[in-house]
Amino acid sequence: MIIKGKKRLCGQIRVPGDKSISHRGVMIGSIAEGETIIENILLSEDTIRTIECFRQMGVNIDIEDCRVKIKGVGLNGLKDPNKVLDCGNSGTAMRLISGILVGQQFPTTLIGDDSLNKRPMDRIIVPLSKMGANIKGVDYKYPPLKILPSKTPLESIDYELPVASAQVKSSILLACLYSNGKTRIIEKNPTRDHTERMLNYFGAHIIKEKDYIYMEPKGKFIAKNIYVPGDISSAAFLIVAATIIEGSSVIIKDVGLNPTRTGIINVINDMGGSIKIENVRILNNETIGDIHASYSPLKGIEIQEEILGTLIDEIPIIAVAAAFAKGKTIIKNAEELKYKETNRIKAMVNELKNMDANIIELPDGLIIEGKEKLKPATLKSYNDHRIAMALSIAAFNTEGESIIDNHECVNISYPNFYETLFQLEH
Ligand SMILES: O=C(O)C1=C[C@@H](OP(=O)(O)O)[C@@H](O)[C@H](O)C1
Ligand SMILES: C=C(OP(=O)(O)O)C(=O)O
Repeated sequence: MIIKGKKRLCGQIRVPGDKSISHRGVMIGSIAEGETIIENILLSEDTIRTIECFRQMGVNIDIEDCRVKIKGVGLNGLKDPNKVLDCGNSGTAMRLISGILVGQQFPTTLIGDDSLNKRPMDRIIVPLSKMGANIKGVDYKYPPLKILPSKTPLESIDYELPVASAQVKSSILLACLYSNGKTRIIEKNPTRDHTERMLNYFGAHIIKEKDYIYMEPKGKFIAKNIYVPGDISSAAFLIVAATIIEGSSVIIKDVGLNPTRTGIINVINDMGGSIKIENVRILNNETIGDIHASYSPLKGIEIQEEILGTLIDEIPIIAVAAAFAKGKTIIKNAEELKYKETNRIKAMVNELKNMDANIIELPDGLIIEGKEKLKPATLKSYNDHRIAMALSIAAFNTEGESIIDNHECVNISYPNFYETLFQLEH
């Protein structure tokens, strides 16, 4: 992909449906009783993997544009897929589906691509095994995962999350549907709570009190319709682009504003960015609204550990904002970035350095001293969608032509990213 800087971005757009909510809608709709219609679902490489996994287990899922109709089979209605389930590049698919599979009476194997095969699965193997599940990975840690039927029901657990991870929390909550009692999860720093919200919306009873999440199993779920808000993690690229490119002003309609996801808005505001939120309302237990971001000079800040879980996927694009801000931005305690589709700390350091940014790699984060200008360059995406999009925005704010390799990886979460970006150019 050739990116030619530097034009202002103006206009009103939508971003595709939220990836986390789309995955969960398919999973929970599949094990509910009755028909779930999901509107504005994200149809990207990751979410299509989840749809295909449930189709293979006998769930009838019809896709028409961005609307899917799921004939839920109930908690115990999934069928033996008789072949491996392929999660592709998606950590969310593998970790959350495992939570459902440990409660089934048939064996399954979950596989992934080269990137997913390097991502740690012991973080779900440990708690699910404590619940009595029979789940094994390569070297106790990596995909493929082999799951065998275990004694039913599973045991409820009391578990403190060793890492801030919504995927681990969600995997345990989904397994809890197949357990015998009240599970308590201790979560010290908040992470996205879409699973809790959606399970409650479908009739479960999950309570959050301070750092504790309590859940009891539920006999059955009744299907519900869902409208998926726009993905704030996709909107983040355009928010930062509008903020750093002089003369820009972009309105993004109907974006998910769940408070466990809005860390990016707080950070850009704290950096001095101009972001207005309008038209806020609640839809199927999730907050949704419009975001208006305009050009405003930014200053560096220190990002606190407590909020990292609310912006974990936005750190690559925050690094880009910081590279153009006045002063120093410090991000620490973000080791989790090493276990995503690629090591996102290293990837951003290497490529922003290539553009002449002042950036230092820490074992668990980054220090960036902003500059007025960066230079165009030939950049590596590491086949990671968030890195490709973050670097594309950095390149957009330079004078000249940059090249991003393997830009097609944006199809993992935001298939029409480049069309939208070019549509906003003025
Ligand atoms: O639960 C989810 O939908 C997600 C949780 C996060 O992962 P972790 O739970 O590994 O932090 C995030 O990085 C990922 O893009 C989506
Ligand atoms: C880390 C991500 O997704 P996943 O963990 O589902 O692969 C992401 O979308 O940035």
